[in-house]
Amino acid sequence: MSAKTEQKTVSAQGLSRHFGARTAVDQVSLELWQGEVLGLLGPNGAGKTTVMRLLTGNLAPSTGRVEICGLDLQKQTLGAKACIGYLPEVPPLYRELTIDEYLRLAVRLRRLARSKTDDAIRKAAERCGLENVRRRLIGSLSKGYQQRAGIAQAIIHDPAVIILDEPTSGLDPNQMRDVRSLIRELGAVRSVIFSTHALSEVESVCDRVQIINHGRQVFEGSVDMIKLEGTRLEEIFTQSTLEKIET
Ligand SMILES: Nc1ncnc2c1ncn2[C@@H]1O[C@H](COP(=O)(O)OP(=O)(O)OP(=O)(O)O)[C@@H](O)[C@H]1O
Repeated sequence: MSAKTEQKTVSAQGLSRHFGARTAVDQVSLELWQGEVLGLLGPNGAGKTTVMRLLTGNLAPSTGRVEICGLDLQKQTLGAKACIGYLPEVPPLYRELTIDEYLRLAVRLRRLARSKTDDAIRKAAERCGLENVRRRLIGSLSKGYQQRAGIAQAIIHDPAVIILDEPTSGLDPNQMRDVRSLIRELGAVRSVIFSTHALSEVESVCDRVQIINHGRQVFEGSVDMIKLEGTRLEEIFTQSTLEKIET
C-alpha cells in the first residue's frame, strides 16, 4: 500500500453533532497520517457525510475538536482549511462552464496567487486526466469526467488532506477503476479520506478503514491486518452494523 509517514495530518477527537434531538455523529475520533488512505464506511444515514463536513469545517461540531496539519480548525480556520481539499457528495459543478473556466474559478476561490493560476490548472487537469477536455462544457461531459472535474477542484491548491464523499458513486466500472487509481496516486503523498458503500473498493484502495453506525465508530483497523487475519471486510461490516432484534 502507500508510504505512510510520521507526519500526522488529521486529528479529530470526540466529535459529536446534534441536529435538534437527533444525534448524527456521536463521539467519533479519527487520525490520519501523510501517505495514508482511510475508507469511511457505514450504512445509509450512519453519519459519514456529517463526519466529513465536520472535518472540512463546513459544519461546526456540537462537541470535539479537529486539527488539520497541526492547525485547530475552529481557531486557525483559514490556515487549516487551506490544507483541505473537499469533494462533497453532490460535486459543486457549473454545467455551463468549461473545465478551464471552472478550475480558474476554483483557483480564485482558493485565493491562489495570479502567477500560479495556469500552473495549478494544468497540474490538476493533468492529474485527473482532463487534459483533452479542458475546453469542453462540463454539462456536455460524462459523469466520470464530471467527477474528475470535482476532484480537480478539490486538489487545485495541492492540499495535504483530501476528503472525498462517495467519489465513485454512480460511475461505470471503467470510470470507477480510473477514480480508484487516482485516489491511490493522491494518497501516495497526501492523506485521503473517502466514503463509499463498495467494500471491495476499500480493500483495494485503502490502508485503513473506519466503520460508523448510528453516528458511532464501531470498527477501526488496518486493511492489511484484516487480510492477514483472513477475515473478510464484508463480515466485519455486517457484524458491526447488524441491527440486533430484541426478542
Ligand atoms: N442538516 C441536517 N438536519 C437534520 N438531520 C440531518 C442533517 N444532516 C444529516 N442529518 C441526519 O444525520 C444522520 C446522518 O446523516 P449523513 O448524511 O451524515 O449519513 P451518511 O452516512 O452520509 O448517509 P448516506 O450513506 O445515505 O449518504 C441522518 O439521520 C440524517 O438524516
